[in-house]
Amino acid sequence: MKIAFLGPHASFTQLACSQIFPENELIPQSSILDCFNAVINGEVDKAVVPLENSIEGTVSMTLDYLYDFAGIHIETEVVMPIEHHLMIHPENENFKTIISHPQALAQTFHFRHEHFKNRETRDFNSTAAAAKLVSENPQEKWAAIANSYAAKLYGLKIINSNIQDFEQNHTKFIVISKKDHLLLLNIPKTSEKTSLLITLPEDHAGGLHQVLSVFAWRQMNLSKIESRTLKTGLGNYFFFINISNEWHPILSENALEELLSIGATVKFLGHYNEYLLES
Ligand SMILES: O=C(O)C(=O)C[C@]1(C(=O)O)C=C[C@@H](O)C=C1
Repeated sequence: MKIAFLGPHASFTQLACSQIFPENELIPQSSILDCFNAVINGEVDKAVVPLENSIEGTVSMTLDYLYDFAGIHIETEVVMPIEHHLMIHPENENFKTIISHPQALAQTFHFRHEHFKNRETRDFNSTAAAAKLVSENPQEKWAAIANSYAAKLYGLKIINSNIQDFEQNHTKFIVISKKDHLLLLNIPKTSEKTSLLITLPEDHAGGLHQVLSVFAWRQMNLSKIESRTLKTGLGNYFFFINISNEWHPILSENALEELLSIGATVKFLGHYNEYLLES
């Protein structure tokens, strides 16, 4: 089986991916979009992408592509602790620019503001891609924010450790594929959930209330609801909803039917387990 992940090697996504799929062929991609495309085009069987961080919130690109790509399902979700370090090329200790993935830069904002306020920052495709870039360009005055495995793999020197702004820093990653398949890992699950993407019926007072009541009176427990712009004009949104109950086929089928009958559109992303991984 071939598994795509947001690479290159030593990205956080790879650390999660290699714990989920220790025996499979892991194929690095340079963006989250490439991970989705690799699944849709059949180049790989599944892909692992980040979905949400406990400090910075949702990875918007992943949410957008879950909506945009027809036929994508979530097979499982894993949560992994995230520790960021500031690293430089050992032969060039001066740095003017800090490079990393936007999520990592955001998760370390207060650290950077306190210690390196005047250094400019540059967004890059992943933390590991930033570390690789610094390692390949010793002549540049660059530092990267990435994990300790990236520092080791790309020969960089860590100058500040554990620079995330909050001690508790976790990122959720999902396994996506074209199959509505439940992927079970060999460790105890932490929870079970169902994910849906919903657009409301035509704009009218109480539209969202009507949709939420479909779940409320069936005692389906919503653990997350997030709105995201549809990009068709200001004020137009889709909703990402997680239901935390166990899966009751009849109750759930009825709920989906009722949502359709009130004019909502519903995309079922999957019913799956959540697991906690090591860092
Ligand atoms: O840049 C990486 O190493 C990634 O795997 C991406 C990513 C993310 O998009 O959230 C994953 C975990 C951390 O939250 C920071 C960056």
